[in-house]
Amino acid sequence: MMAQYLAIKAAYPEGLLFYRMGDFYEMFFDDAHLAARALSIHCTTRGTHLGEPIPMAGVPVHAAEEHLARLIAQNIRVVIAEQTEDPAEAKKRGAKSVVAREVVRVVTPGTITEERLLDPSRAALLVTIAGGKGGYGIAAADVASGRFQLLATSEEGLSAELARLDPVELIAPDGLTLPHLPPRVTVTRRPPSMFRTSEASARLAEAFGVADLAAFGAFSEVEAAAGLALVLYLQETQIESAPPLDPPRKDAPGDVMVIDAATRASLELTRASRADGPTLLSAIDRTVSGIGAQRLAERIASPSTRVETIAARHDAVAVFIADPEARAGVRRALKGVSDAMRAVGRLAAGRGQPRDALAVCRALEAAATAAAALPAERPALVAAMGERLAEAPGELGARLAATLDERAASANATDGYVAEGVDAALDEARVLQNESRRFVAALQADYQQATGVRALKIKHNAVLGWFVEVPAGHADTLHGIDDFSHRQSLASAVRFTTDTLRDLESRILAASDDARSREQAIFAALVADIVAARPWIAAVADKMAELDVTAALAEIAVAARWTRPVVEEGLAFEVAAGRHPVVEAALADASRFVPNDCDLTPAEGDAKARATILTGPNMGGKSTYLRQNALIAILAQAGAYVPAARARIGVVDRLFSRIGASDDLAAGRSTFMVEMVELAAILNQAGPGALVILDEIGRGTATFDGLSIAWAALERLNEIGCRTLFATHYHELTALADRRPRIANATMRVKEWRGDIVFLHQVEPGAADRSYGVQVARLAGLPAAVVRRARDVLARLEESDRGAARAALMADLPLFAATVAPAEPAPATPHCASRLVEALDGLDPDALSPREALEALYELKAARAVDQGEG
Ligand SMILES: Nc1ncnc2c1ncn2[C@@H]1O[C@H](COP(=O)(O)OP(=O)(O)OP(=O)(O)O)[C@@H](O)[C@H]1O
Repeated sequence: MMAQYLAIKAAYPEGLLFYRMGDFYEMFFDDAHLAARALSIHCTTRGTHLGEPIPMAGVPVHAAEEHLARLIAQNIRVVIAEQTEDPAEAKKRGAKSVVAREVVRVVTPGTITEERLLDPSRAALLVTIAGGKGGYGIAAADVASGRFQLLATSEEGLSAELARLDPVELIAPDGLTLPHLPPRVTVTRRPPSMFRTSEASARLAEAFGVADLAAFGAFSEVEAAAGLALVLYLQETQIESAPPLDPPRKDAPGDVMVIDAATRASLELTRASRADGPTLLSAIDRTVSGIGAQRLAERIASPSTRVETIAARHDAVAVFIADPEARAGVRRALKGVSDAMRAVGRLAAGRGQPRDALAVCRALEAAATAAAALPAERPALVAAMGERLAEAPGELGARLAATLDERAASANATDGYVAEGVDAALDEARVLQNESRRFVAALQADYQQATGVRALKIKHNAVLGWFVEVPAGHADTLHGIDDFSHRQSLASAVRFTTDTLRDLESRILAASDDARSREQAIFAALVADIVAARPWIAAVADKMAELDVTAALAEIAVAARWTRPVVEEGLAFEVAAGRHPVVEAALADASRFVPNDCDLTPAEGDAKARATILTGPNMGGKSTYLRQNALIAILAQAGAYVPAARARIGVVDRLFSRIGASDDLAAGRSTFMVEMVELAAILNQAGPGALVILDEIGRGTATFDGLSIAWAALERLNEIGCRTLFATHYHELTALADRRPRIANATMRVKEWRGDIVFLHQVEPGAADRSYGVQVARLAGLPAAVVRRARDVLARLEESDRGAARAALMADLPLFAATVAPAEPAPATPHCASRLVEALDGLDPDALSPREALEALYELKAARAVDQGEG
């Protein structure tokens, strides 16, 4: 057996091997230790290997799912080896022969299909990447439900796409450098040969049974390669029983707002920075089903950039706001509806249970109920939902409802799940089962009478089957009767059997075997029908998800007093009395939130949008204001209403937001370095259609360095002409507003009252002259002596401040555009710098520590300065 175990382990070295032994999955050697730690189970030993005891741990098969869930949560993949023959068969080959076993499945985070292991309100995407520097292909599949999409992206877009998809498992070629990913993503490496582009398209077409992949859309080579790699990985891990995938769908990149990873993180769109913190999604989610919640998460993660799509979604929300009865009816119908496509996936993969078929049935019924509850007024999207949903429950739904009994709802139902009246032979077998049971009762009474033993009972257990039991004291009476033959003596009772009982037993067994196999045949036929109807069920489920989201957005719009935004082409950005949806929801009394306006729309006759520099005290509400405007843009383009009295927004094609800075020491980058890398990305990528939100850029270094960087960055953004909000504590920056027509100053109002400050959270035109940092520090509970001392120091500094002189100097700076042409020409090859570059070329970048790299960079800068005669 150990030889077999080791052979399987050698074939599947990655992951924990669940080796089936009877009613247990057992783990040996290192796996046993790993399992014991990961599952808090006991590790013992069993037998010896090369003279050493073999460590062993085990989990019962019936509790396997629960253990799988815990292992998957710890990013541990599990290889499942099952017994593939009856142990009796193996015995026939000889007393010592080993039962045949085979790996039937490898369970990984991106390939699970079990209801209990999946979060109902999140897609669990498996993502593969192919290609390289020239461009990447990405394939993404929600394996449980079979949704499958392909897309292409550039090298710089890779990180943003991965952040948008937010996969649970990523398959990448060995050696490919990946962007920074959150630790919750499991990264699996495979040899580059699995991602080859040659013939990928033809092989992928073959996997989907078409002659040409073009049947599903126009895909590039790298997209096909990523798609094929995903299919191959599924084959590798799911062996024979891979759940079906939809044909690949092209995800058009131009249709969604580009939001990079850092922006998503700083705005906490769908993931909070604190484990239990609120997100935009959690604050606004009023969906009533898992599929609706998944769809809303997608909408928030990928806001549209198509004006017509957005308007159609707003139209749909509008009718549900206007018709509260329809809204309530639809929500009642969809409440708690199961994820039909995941159920279909399990059924198709041969892992389904009667409850999955029942889930499909209930979902189809819910679709029909929802269709009936739709409002009378139907704009295009609602009409499309209505048409599709009205096809449900359809012939399939009716058949499922007529065939399945309520008992199918229980987990692991093995019998009794087919309703009465469906199949005559099944009903007959059940009658026989029932009659036989009644017959047992009658026989017991007969035997009691014939023997005179009132305590005589007819009982059943798994070992003996049916038997007659009498208290030990009465055993002799029965020994005397011919018909009763002895089976077993216990301390207090003696057990017998009779010919009549044996005969009865075989009839009961035959009847229940018969009933069970009839039920299985009926279930198999249902499964085949469901799988055949998969595309139709997918279309119905899609509309249900859409409907749930639409009604939910109407619900939150009413509850939180949101209004319909106007989303149009162009660069407008006009928000009247905007609010922050998450901060407002967190306030005990939502009316305490102070609404604020924002206007970045280009001035009359100007082609470029405007920027606002926001100054004001700490805790004044600057970050809240910046974020709320970004969130309003996201909500509007996701098709939602917005927390504002009015909003008019020209489509935002890219959103950048940097709020504060965090370090990434693990990747060898200090706080300031991270901030600068991110600022570089913004300045290089932002175009006129972008919305840029910058909060305290440059604060992580010496004041003058930070101020200079902030100044230059703001000038650059103003040249690009993108809509910009810039919060800062560098009051000198406000001088820019006087010199640039497209820059305005705004400040957060505060009142000073007996040496304390009162935050009014109100944005008003103008610039703040101070930050009230010391007052805020006092409010935070800094020791009084330290506060007093800080006041002294501040007073001294302010006395000697040459702030006014500095501002005058800065006002004298030549304009940015005049000093630096937008496309900066490369400096003439500097002699000294080029020598240094040559020297750097000889270094192995992989062996370089981040510190050494930074030092080398500074050397390079210095050398260039020498070349340019500056040093
Ligand atoms: N418009 C508002 N109405 C009511 N409360 C607000 C509003 N804006 C902000 N607040 C409250 O003030 C707190 C501080 O706001 P915020 O973090 O935006 O200040 P800040 O000016 O960015 O501070 P710092 O400069 O210290 O980073 C928030 O947590 C929130 O509770």
